[in-house]
This record gives sequence, C-alpha cells and structure tokens, in this order.
Amino acid sequence: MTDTARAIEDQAIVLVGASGSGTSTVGRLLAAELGREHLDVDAVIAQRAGKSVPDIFIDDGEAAFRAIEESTTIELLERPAVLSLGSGAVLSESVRAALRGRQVFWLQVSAGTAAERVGLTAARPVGFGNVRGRLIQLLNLRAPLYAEVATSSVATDDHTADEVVGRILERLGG
Ligand SMILES: Nc1ncnc2c1ncn2[C@@H]1O[C@H](COP(=O)(O)OP(=O)(O)O)[C@@H](O)[C@H]1O
Ligand SMILES: O=C(O)C1=C[C@@H](OP(=O)(O)O)[C@@H](O)[C@H](O)C1
Ligand SMILES: [Mg+2]
Repeated sequence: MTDTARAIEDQAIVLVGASGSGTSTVGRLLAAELGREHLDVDAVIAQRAGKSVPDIFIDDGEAAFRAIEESTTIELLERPAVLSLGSGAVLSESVRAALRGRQVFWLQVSAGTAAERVGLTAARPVGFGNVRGRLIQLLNLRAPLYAEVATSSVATDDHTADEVVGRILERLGG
C-alpha cells in the first residue's frame, strides 16, 4: 500500500446532507462495503444521553443539542470510520473548520424527495405548520454550507441508496 493510500485509510469518510438525503442509511451501507466502523453522530449522542435526539430537543432545547452535536462531531472526526453527520451540524463554524482537508461527501436531495423519504408529504392541520415549506427553507439555508465543506457531491433523488454507495466507492477508488 502506498503512503497516500494508507493516509486515506486512516481518515474519516464523512457524509453530510439534509434530512432524508440518506446520510444514515448510505453511511451504514458504505461502512459495510469498506469494512469500516460506521458512526452516526445522532445515534452516538442518543446512546450517550440515554434518550432520543427529539427528546433532547424537548427536554434541553436546541441550543443544548447543538453544543453536544458540535463537540461530538469534532471528537468522532478523529476516528477512521464512516461518519454520518446530522443535517444541522454544518451550522457550526467550528465543525466546518474541523471538516477542512477531509473527505466529505454531500448527498444532495430535493425538498420533494426529502419530504417523501421522511414521510412528511401528507397534508396536515394548518396548526402543525408547513413541513415541506420548512424543508425548502432549511435546504436553502444549508446548501451553501454543504457546498463549502464538501469535497464531492452525489445526487440521490433518482438513485437507490446502493447506487449512491456505488458512486461514492467509484470516487474513493479514483
Ligand atoms: N437513495 C435513497 N433512495 C430511496 N430511499 C432512501 C435513499 N436513501 C435513504 N432512503 C430512505 O430515506 C429515509 C431517510 O434516510 P436516512 O438515512 O435516515 O436519512 P438522513 O439520515 O439523511 O436523514 C429512510 O427510510 C431510508 O431508507
Ligand atoms: O435538521 C436538523 O437540524 C436535524 C436533523 C437530524 O438528523 P438527520 O439529518 O439524520 O435527519 C438530527 O440531527 C436533529 O433532529 C436535527
Ligand atoms: Mg440521519
């Protein structure tokens, strides 16, 4: 193995993207293909906290979650794993700085497909808010941040999770 190949093997492979882009699913499948550990930052946070991420939002508030997310993401980046980031992790300047120089794949998804994948397309009572509109807002806000940190981007709308894995493997091999 060349020094470059070994150096790349020691580095995390990071997946970023909006909710429903498939970062958790693709991360798990990619790690299995590569024989690497898979770490999903949300899952690690939930396991350490002893409660789910939505429960952390309700009990402790979003700011508390973001602080835990920032430190956990930066810590886990040091592992030679496939790392699935939460959709909002890139809001942190410290996380974006820690991602510089790393292999970061942006899984791109449209708001329509994201809404279908996370099961939020059904019409809802007005008081529940416009979920699809909120997804569009989030995508608009975060797309420039994903673009800033990504070294490669992969379209996912019309591709299965296995196809997305295949595209990433091609890029890693090339
Ligand atoms: N490329 C894909 N094509 C179709 N469905 C997908 C794809 N990627 C993920 N999914 C499905 O979309 C849902 C959300 O995926 P998930 O990996 O949890 O997304 P994220 O972690 O990015 O929010 C899951 O039901 C998953 O099976
Ligand atoms: O969009 C967000 O800010 C969030 C997305 C979630 O992760 P997914 O990207 O897996 O949906 C999770 O980190 C938390 O609920 C906050
Ligand atoms: Mg996820």
